Amino acid sequence: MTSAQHQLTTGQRQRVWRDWPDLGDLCASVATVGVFDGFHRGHVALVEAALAEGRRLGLPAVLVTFEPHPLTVLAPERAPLQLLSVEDRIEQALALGVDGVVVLPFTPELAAQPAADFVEQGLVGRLGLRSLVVGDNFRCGHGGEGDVAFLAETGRRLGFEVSGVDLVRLGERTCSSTEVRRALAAGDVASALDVLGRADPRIAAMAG
Ligand SMILES: Cc1cc2nc3c(=O)[nH]c(=O)nc-3n(C[C@H](O)[C@H](O)[C@H](O)COP(=O)(O)O)c2cc1C
Ligand SMILES: Nc1ncnc2c1ncn2[C@@H]1O[C@H](COP(=O)(O)OP(=O)(O)OP(=O)(O)O)[C@@H](O)[C@H]1O
Repeated sequence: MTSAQHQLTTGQRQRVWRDWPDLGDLCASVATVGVFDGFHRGHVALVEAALAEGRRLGLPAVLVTFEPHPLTVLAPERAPLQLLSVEDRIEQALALGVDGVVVLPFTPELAAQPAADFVEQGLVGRLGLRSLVVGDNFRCGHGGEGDVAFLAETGRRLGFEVSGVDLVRLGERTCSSTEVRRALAAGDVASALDVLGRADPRIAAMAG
């Protein structure tokens, strides 16, 4: 289903911002943050948790993502195989029912921003953050200083809740974009699609 079709079927207006929303666009929200490459089972569960939190609080649920992948800026030699384009990631998020997607250009300036500023100026200042839903391994901010404990402390100071969601596992494996890439590189399409949780022919075609 395309995002336009999704809007027609839900009758709701979903928005996509290509940078922080303007002041006043969003007064209050629930947010989830990350790259979401592949939109694997763990990502889907996380977005569903954010949607449930949005319903609980009666607030829009917004997915914040980055383009390009942070590593292409921070360590280009370690930049990973991209499983989904940003347009496909937006499409997946809208199809799951998020109210908005914020695509932040990942620049050296953003990479240098301390976690406290990213949260205070961005998430709180521009999104009116009331509740943040991330995986329990999430980190943001310069040097990755903004882990779940840091975010929870910041939330107590600035007035938002933080949920560090248990990571979805598949047997011994934790679902991750890295795990999908590892299976593809090993030529194990079935395993890659298992972690992904859906049959995506374009990703299957990336197998080595
Ligand atoms: C403001 C900001 C600054 C960041 N600075 C760094 C950094 O200096 N080094 C780093 O490895 N990652 C940095 N990151 C990337 C994060 O560690 C992380 O990859 C990103 O928030 C996406 O989350 P995810 O990898 O869980 O999807 C930064 C992220 C943000 C939002
Ligand atoms: N298995 C999982 N279950 C639930 N949430 C997850 C899972 N894996 C990642 N997340 C969360 O999804 C968001 C996006 O994470 P990210 O894009 O870094 O995923 P990833 O699969 O861990 O990627 P990579 O393997 O490239 O580091 C973050 O909030 C992260 O904590």
